[in-house]
Formats: sequence, C-alpha cells, structure tokens
Amino acid sequence: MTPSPIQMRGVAKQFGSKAILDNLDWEVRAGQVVGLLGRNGAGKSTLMECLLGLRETDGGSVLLFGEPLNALTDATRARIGYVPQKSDLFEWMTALQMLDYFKAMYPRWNDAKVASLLDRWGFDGLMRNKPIRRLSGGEQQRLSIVRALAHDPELLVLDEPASALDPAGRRSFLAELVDGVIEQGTTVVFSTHILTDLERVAPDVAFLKNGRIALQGELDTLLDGARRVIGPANLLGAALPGELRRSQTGDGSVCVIVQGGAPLADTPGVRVEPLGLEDLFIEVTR
Ligand SMILES: Nc1ncnc2c1ncn2[C@@H]1O[C@H](COP(=O)(O)OP(=O)(O)OP(=O)(O)O)[C@@H](O)[C@H]1O
Repeated sequence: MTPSPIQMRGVAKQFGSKAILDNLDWEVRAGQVVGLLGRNGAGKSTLMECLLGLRETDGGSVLLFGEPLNALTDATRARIGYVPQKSDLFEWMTALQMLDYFKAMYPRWNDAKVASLLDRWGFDGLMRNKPIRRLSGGEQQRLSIVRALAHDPELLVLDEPASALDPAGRRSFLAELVDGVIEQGTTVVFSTHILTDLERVAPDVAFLKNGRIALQGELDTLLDGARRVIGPANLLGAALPGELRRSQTGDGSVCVIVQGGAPLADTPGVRVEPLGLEDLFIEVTR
C-alpha cells in the first residue's frame, strides 16, 4: 500500500511554557484535500512548519510519504510544494531569477505551467524583471504560489495562500487550484479563514483546537449532521449522542452542539437547528 503523504504521531511543540501542539496525531491520505481550520493563534502555521520540517518539534514523529522527516530524501522533498503565510521569497532577486534558481533544484519543473501562470496572473515583462521586494504583497503571494506549483508537487501545503489576493486574484487562484491541481489527484492541506474559499476547494476539513485535531471529516457530512439543540436543563441534562459541547444561554436554557444526528428533534420544548460552516467553526473552536 502507498504510504500516506502525511502521518503525524504524538507531535508536541511548545513556545516557552505554552503548548501549541499537544500530542497531535494526524494523517492525510493520498489525494485528500483538507481545509485546516482553527482560531487565530491555534497553531495552524506551527503545525504546517513542523510537518514540513521547517520547525523542530519537541516530540513525536512525522512521516512524509512514509519517510521520517530527519531522513527525507531529495526525491521526496521534490514531491512537496509549500506556500508559507509570510513571503519567504528572495527579495533581492527578480521573479525570473528566483524561478530559475528553484528550477535548478527540481528535476521535474513545468516550464509551460510557469509561463501560463505568469501570463494569466499579470506578470508582464516589467514585473518579471524587477526585484521581488518591489512587488506588492498580493503580487509576491502570487509568485509564491507559482513557485510552489511549478514542479507539479504531489503534496501541496498552503498556509492562507489567498490572504493578500484581491477578489479577482482569489477567484483565479482557486480555479487553478481546483482545475490544475486537485483534478490531478494532488494531496492538499489548505489553511484559510475565508470559509467560502474552503467550501469551494476542500471536501474535507480538520479543526485544530488545544493543540490537537479536534474534529475531522467530510465537510458535507459534518454539516449534514451538525445541529444546535436548545431546551430546558431538565430535558437536556444528560449527554446527548454525538455531543461536541454544551453551554448555558442567557435565559437559562441549555445549548448543546451535536454531530451526527438530531437527538430529541420531536421533543416539545426542544428546538433543533442546522449549523452552517461558520457556526460549526465557532462552536467547535470555542
Ligand atoms: N517563534 C515563535 N515564538 C514564540 N511564540 C510563537 C512563535 N511562533 C508562533 N508563536 C505562537 O504560537 C501560537 C500559534 O501560532 P501560529 O502562527 O501557528 O497560529 P495560527 O493558527 O497559524 O494563527 P493565525 O490564524 O493567526 O495565522 C501563537 O500564540 C503564536 O503567538
């Protein structure tokens, strides 16, 4: 059996005394496209950096395509593409110089794709030939995406890749992601706070909370089964099947978030409501 592109077991990472990743287990299988969600500061960037070996972990193990991070072969490295949240481009180079530099490092470099993306994403002669530090934030982000896609990676890790793009740029990037990348069977991990983007590209979502993957599944299934159940404490005293969390509302009622059904749906005095992705995000990551 082909090993999964990402397998993390018991991964821990602390900054000072604060545990950011806490005994985290995570597996992303070949061809999966997973949206990674979590509140600001939940540790999404840290998780991506740790899984790519860009940041040392304090414990646990990471296998990429079955190889341990500390023994990753060049061939396996060449199967991975990454768009970081903050630009890590060589700012003193021009776009063309930087792409040439990376081309020399990858045995599989898709010149036609690079040319087509640069054309479509507005890189005219002037933009291709000026130092990257003089490109705008959105232009640098587009260039970073071109660099990550240029070697046709089999695993693509994207950390808020569209955060600096204008609506037209975002639409064009998402179209490329869906038609040019996901269609090819590429495994993708994609963090974003723009939930409409996520709904467009990611069939699966994973919620990072308290240093672990708190909930993961097919987006449609999670949304189909997610309900808010509200009623008096005497009817909702016991834990409900699929209960994720409960709280007290302002009027003293109990509000329970459940996953996987609609318990007590026909009970008088109990209200059962469906949840959208934004509601689910807020409830799961609260
Ligand atoms: N180098 C560092 N030193 C100390 N603390 C750090 C460092 N990098 C990140 N942190 C802290 O670790 C936590 C997780 O940060 P991280 O950037 O991984 O979160 P995130 O989920 O990606 O957030 P956002 O959604 O805002 O991008 C935050 O509290 C952050 O302040």
